[in-house]
Parts: sequence; C-alpha cells; structure tokens
Amino acid sequence: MLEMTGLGVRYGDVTAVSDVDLTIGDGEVVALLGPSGCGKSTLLRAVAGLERPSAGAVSWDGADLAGTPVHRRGFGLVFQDGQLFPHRDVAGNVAFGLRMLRVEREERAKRVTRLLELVGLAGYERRRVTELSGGEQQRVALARALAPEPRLLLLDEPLSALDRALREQLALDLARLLRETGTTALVVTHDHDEAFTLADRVAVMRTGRIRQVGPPSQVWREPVDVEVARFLGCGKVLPPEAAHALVGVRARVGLRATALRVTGDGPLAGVVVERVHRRDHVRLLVELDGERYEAVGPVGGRWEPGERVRLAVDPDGVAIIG
Ligand SMILES: Nc1ncnc2c1ncn2[C@@H]1O[C@H](COP(=O)(O)OP(=O)(O)OP(=O)(O)O)[C@@H](O)[C@H]1O
Repeated sequence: MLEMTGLGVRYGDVTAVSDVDLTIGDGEVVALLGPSGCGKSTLLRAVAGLERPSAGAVSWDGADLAGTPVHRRGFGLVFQDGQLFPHRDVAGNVAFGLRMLRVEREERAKRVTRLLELVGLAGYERRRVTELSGGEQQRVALARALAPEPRLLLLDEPLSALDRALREQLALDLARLLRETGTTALVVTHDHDEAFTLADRVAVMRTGRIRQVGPPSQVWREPVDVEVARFLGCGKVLPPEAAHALVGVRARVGLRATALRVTGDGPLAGVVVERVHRRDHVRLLVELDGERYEAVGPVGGRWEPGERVRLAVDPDGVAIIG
C-alpha cells in the first residue's frame, strides 16, 4: 500500500504541492485530476522519487521511501510521450526492465509476447518503435512499464498526446488492462472522462492540495465546493431556494449542461436563446423565468432562437454541492 502523509514539494519559493494525505490500496487505481499547474505531476514525481519532498513522507507498506532511489522503488513509469528507446525494436523496449532484472532470454521472450497480447499488439516484436503510431507507442510504453510487474504503476497524462477518438478507446483498454492485471496505479490526468473511466477513486487537486477524494460517482454527484463543482463541468450554481424551484432539491446545486433536457412533455417551459450542434447532441441556451440555462436536445432538433421548448430535469446532470 502506498501512503502519502503531509506531503509537500517546493520549487524554491513556489509551493507546488502541500499537505497531501492520500493512500492507494493494493490493486486500486487512483486518478489525480486537476487543472493545469495544480501540482499533479509534481505529486506523481515525488512518489516516483524524482522530486524530493519538502515536507511529509511517501511510504510503502509503512516503510518510508525517502532513502530509496527511483530505480529501487519497484514502481513503473509511463509519461505522456512514451519515451521509448528509438534504437530498439518493440520487443527490445518491452524487455528492457526484464533484462535489468536478469530474467533469462527464453522467459523474457515469453513475457514480451504475453504483454504485447495484453496491450493489443500481438506480433509486433520486431517492429521499429519509430514507425509506430502514437497510440501504438503508448501501448508499447505501457507494456514496458508492466513487464517487471511493478508494485505500483505511475502514469503521467498517458493518453494526452493522442487524438480524441484514440484516447477514448485507449482509456477503455487501459482500464480493462489495469483491472485484469490487478495493477495498483496512480494516474495523473486533466481529462475528466479519462479519470472517471480509469479510477476506483478520483482525487481532485487544486493549487497544490487535494480538495476531494472519493469514488467517481460520489465526486461527480457531490462535489465538496463550488470550485470543484465548476471544474467538474457545473456551469451554473444555484442557491437552495432557486434549486428547489427548478429541480426540486433544497440544497446548493451545480447544473451541468445535461441537467435540462428538451422533451415534448417536460414540466418546465423555456425559450431558446441560442443553439449549437455538438458531436452527439444539440446544446441550447434557454431562458426560464428570466434566467438563462444550458440545456441539451437530440441531434435532429431544429429549434430556432425565440422558439418555446418543454424541458425536463435529468438528475445525472445535477450535483449537490457539499
Ligand atoms: N522544475 C520546476 N521548477 C519550478 N517550478 C516548477 C517546476 N515544475 C513545476 N513547477 C511549478 O509547480 C506548479 C505545479 O506544476 P505541475 O507540473 O506539478 O502541475 P500539473 O498539475 O501537473 O500541471 P500540467 O497539467 O500543466 O502539467 C506550477 O506552478 C509549476 O509552474
């Protein structure tokens, strides 16, 4: 089990991480989610041993890792750009850690074959890594990191360099892979979908601190404060009275764009102000009782500004703010 206690990291006068208490249980996947510059990578690097904490400790099964250098921690690392060895072929890259561990040749080849199957690259052993697509390179990086069976896998924005469709596919593959191999992992990402796809628990970071940790559904439905709610896509925040009138909940709520849906027999009536087509839905700005709200409708919808629409509340788009 990995444990961070009172962990802080400073770069000169800049406090990048402060007061972080977080544990990752065996086989658990935790995602660190937060905006650019909030200290996610620094925290991950401190766990890896690449940054020296200015306060607190990182420990494994109760043993402080302060004196343990990066290569002795038994952790696997995957970065955004893979950082493969360009002069080695795919098998050479994947086998790298195994050679360091002096695993003998035959066993090494077997493990490489199995790992390439696991990451969906069966038969790629002799391919040059410089001739692979970005997605394939990240799969090789992942196989290389998993090969020595690390006790913890650290992934820093592993899918960020890929285009959207590939990122979504690889996030699903990665989630399955981590489950199947029972890998304990800490994943840094700024992408909500990725965090919620991969993680057993999501830790939301802001200005160097962890603001909230919990299972994805809890963080999604009950953000601890307005800033976390806004970061998680709640474009509008309503005080309890207004929330009661609109969505029937007497609490401070955050509304995502999907909180209001256009349906012919919805209980609410609004007027369309603006319409934008998105990938798989139409996004509307509607006016209801003098207030403007975002709403969504099905792709074929041809609502024009000024048109009246009926709306219903989708509870999945409503967050109760703690
Ligand atoms: N080597 C460094 N020297 C000085 N300051 C640094 C260094 N690395 C990071 N910082 C600062 O520490 C803070 C946290 O940076 P960090 O890279 O950990 O954030 P992040 O959340 O991972 O951001 P991003 O998603 O943009 O990579 C930022 O203010 C950054 O400017």
